[in-house]
Amino acid sequence: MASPRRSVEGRPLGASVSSNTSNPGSPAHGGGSSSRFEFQSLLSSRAAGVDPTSARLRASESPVHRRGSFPVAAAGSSQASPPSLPEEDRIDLNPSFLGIALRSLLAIDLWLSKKLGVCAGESSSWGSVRPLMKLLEISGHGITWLLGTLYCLCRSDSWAGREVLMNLLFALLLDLLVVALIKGLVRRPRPAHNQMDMFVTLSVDKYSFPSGHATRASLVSRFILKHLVLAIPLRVLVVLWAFILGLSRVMLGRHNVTDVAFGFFLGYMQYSIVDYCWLSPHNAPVLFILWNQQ
Ligand SMILES: CC(C)=CCC/C(C)=C/CC/C(C)=C/CC/C(C)=C/COP(=O)(O)O
Repeated sequence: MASPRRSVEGRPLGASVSSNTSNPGSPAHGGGSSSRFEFQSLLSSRAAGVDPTSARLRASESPVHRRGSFPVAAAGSSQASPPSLPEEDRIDLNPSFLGIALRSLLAIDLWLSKKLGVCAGESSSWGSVRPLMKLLEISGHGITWLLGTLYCLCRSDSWAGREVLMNLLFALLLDLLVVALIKGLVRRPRPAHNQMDMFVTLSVDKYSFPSGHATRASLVSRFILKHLVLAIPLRVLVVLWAFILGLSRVMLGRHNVTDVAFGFFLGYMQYSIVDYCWLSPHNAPVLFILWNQQ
């Protein structure tokens, strides 16, 4: 009979993450595909072809006992000796400080994200503000920004304006590419309480790390603050928009807090790349000549 996965202490794995046992597929529970992040070391055991359950259970054996059994085998005993543990298991049984810190951070992340997901559904505690959050979602959507930038580029009648908008377009496309690459590599599932009812998505958008809206919000707001001359209240509004957009991703249940925090960081760094590679009629004349012929 199948038994639940157990830790060395005998507690079901993931029990310390959340007391919610009603949803075994939820990330907070640590079950299903959502457990990918929480139990990366278990996955490394699997990758080595070792059953993680048995690897955990072997941990309850005394290391002295295990060490003692190997010389017997080396001496040519006819008794079957236990197979030596692969390197991955040894790492798993002696988690580093970094490993513990990372698991704790992820447990806090899942707990906080679930608590903040107050607009995840119409029946959630803040379900009535869900339409407003979805409006915010559209304000930070890739399509909105791409079409808006293209429109302004078509309407712009100055070289300086075209240069800024061309670079904004480049920044938005770079952001889409980088986020899609990272999402495809990390493949962190979206929170279990998310309803996948987003307006126009790419296939990688079934994954949540990092938040594309958060990267865009921080990239675009840094871009605007640098290249548009705005009065202080408007500058504050831009920063507020970025922050609330990020928060709304967690409130809608679309993301965990770490997806958004990393998204903000990534967007901020992406702006530095755009600034470094700034396109101008001097370094990319073809681009500007081509656009002018449109
Ligand atoms: C119009 C031009 C010049 C190019 C089109 C390029 C292109 C492939 C655009 C796709 C835009 C798109 C559908 C983006 C998805 C945005 C989205 C839903 C991100 C998910 O955000 P998250 O915060 O939930 O991670």
